[in-house]
Amino acid sequence: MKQSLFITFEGPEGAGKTTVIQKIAERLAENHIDVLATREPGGIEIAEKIREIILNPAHTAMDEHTEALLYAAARSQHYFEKVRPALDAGKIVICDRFIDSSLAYQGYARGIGMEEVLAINEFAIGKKLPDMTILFDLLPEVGLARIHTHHEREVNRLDVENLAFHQKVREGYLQLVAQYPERIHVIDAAQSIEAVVDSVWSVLWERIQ
Ligand SMILES: Nc1ncnc2c1ncn2[C@@H]1O[C@H](COP(=O)(O)OP(=O)(O)OP(=O)(O)O)[C@@H](O)[C@H]1O
Ligand SMILES: Cc1cn([C@H]2C[C@H](O)[C@@H](COP(=O)(O)O)O2)c(=O)[nH]c1=O
Repeated sequence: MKQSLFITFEGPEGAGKTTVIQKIAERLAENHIDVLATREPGGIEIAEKIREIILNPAHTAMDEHTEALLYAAARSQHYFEKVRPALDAGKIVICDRFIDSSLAYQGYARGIGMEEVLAINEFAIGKKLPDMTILFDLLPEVGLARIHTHHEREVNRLDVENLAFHQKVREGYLQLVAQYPERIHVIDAAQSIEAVVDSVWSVLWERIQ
């Protein structure tokens, strides 16, 4: 039987998650490992539509509870439509963001409360946490500078929050590391892309073998 594994990548804006996931997925495939790379919010049609609503910079009136509920709704559909079936088929699933994003951004940085956000996510997907989480740790100003310098993706409604908000996101993530030390592995995302890929690979490969 193939070994399924649910791995999530977390971190602030511009930390390098998308870039590194692509390279890690290629390395896994080269090693004949059945891998599915996906993202949140999104990954399937319904969740991509919810993503457009949440991240549209014109939606300045969005209440933080609405925001938290929309992320949870997108997560529920994506998890049951795409992630769970791939895990049941024995694949390794790598997801760009998952529940820890909601806990850090909505629970901690928006101030709704991590317990409250956990509760709505348990309603959405049950008590499901990833098998392993890689946290790309980086000063928010460095990540924000990266996304403003390179223009491959549009700046979204969360990107334009002030620096204090992004600093709180980082604090929220670091609280989660203290809470889940077995699950969350911290990687220094200020290194070169190649060094980050190697660091992630060594943590991941140890777990897979
Ligand atoms: N280690 C790195 N050093 C310098 N630049 C990097 C590094 N990693 C990624 N970048 C660049 O920073 C930008 C953002 O990277 P990427 O989209 O992978 O980050 P991300 O974590 O997925 O961001 P977001 O969550 O905000 O979408 C890209 O232009 C990418 O080439
Ligand atoms: C899943 C999730 C995401 N967010 C935020 C984090 C980012 O600002 C955007 C997603 O953009 P990316 O370019 O795909 O990283 O959404 C959040 O606040 N809460 C969540 O649960």
